Amino acid sequence: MLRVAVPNKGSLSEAASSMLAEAGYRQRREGRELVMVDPDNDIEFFFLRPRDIAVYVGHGTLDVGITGRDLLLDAEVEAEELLALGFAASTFRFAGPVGTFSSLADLEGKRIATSYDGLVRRYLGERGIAAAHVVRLDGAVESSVRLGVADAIADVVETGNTLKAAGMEVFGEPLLQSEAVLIGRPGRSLPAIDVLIRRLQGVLVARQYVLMDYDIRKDLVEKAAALTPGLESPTVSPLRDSEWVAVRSMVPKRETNRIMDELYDLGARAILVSSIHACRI
Ligand SMILES: Nc1ncnc2c1ncn2[C@@H]1O[C@H](COP(=O)(O)OP(=O)(O)OP(=O)(O)O)[C@@H](O)[C@H]1O
Ligand SMILES: O=P(O)(O)OC[C@H]1O[C@H](OP(=O)(O)OP(=O)(O)O)[C@H](O)[C@@H]1O
Ligand SMILES: [Mg+2]
Repeated sequence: MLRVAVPNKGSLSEAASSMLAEAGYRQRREGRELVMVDPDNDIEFFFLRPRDIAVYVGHGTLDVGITGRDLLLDAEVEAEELLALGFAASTFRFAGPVGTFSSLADLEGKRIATSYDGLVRRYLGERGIAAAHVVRLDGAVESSVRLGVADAIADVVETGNTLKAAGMEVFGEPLLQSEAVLIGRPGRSLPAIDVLIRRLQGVLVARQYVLMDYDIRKDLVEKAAALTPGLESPTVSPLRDSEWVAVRSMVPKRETNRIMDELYDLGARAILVSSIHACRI
């Protein structure tokens, strides 16, 4: 039975469970269970803190898990990213009181509060900032400067609202771009892991693409196909009117309206868009 770790609380929890449910796996309902068996898929789900998930997977106790890329890197364990899952996107950044810091070098000799001390120490070490002092806190690190335990912070930034409310601003380059990821042990391959990855990839594609159908005059089909190249090649079917053909193609969801406008201008008609419920690419 494949053993899979799923976030039990926090920013990743709901989105991770709904992605697994969309991929056809059974997920807990009221959110209290610690373990849940999905007998149809021969999988056991363990609901754990996202920070601990890298530890369990790195240890080999659990086969794969969903966590944040930032948490994986912070944990410094023997686990690697198998698939980026496209939700819980954030950046990880240094920040300080408005007007006090402008570059990484300004951190020399300063105290930096963070919940991600492994990640921050390594980042500073690799860039030769040797005299900074990392203060490990559990959360709400934005308050640490005002309360006098640090001079700057390193934290997850999503909208930037928390920083703004604390009178802080980011400086330097982002340490990393994070999102939810599926992680596993390096070199460990199991057929059930491949199935899980394919199913999750199917959900990603179904979320990111739509199906577009349209009719176009035969002589314009090459130009139209250039606008809708699809993943491999668009399907072109004959119509009863031999001057026209029907085209079907997958199109990135966020470009739907731009492509429809351009197709219409080209002469395409009866442009229909439908969502993809599930797929295997
Ligand atoms: N606005 C956000 N705040 C915190 N974490 C976020 C946010 N957006 C995405 N994430 C990601 O969620 C993961 C952190 O989840 P975790 O459950 O540990 O913390 P949390 O959502 O802050 O919950 P808690 O309330 O327990 O601190 C990280 O990978 C982080 O990048
Ligand atoms: O850029 P924003 O959209 O404001 O989001 C980022 C903030 O959200 C998280 O805090 P959380 O609410 O999880 O509290 P915590 O710091 O105690 O974990 C994170 O640690 C930042 O503080
Ligand atoms: Mg938090």
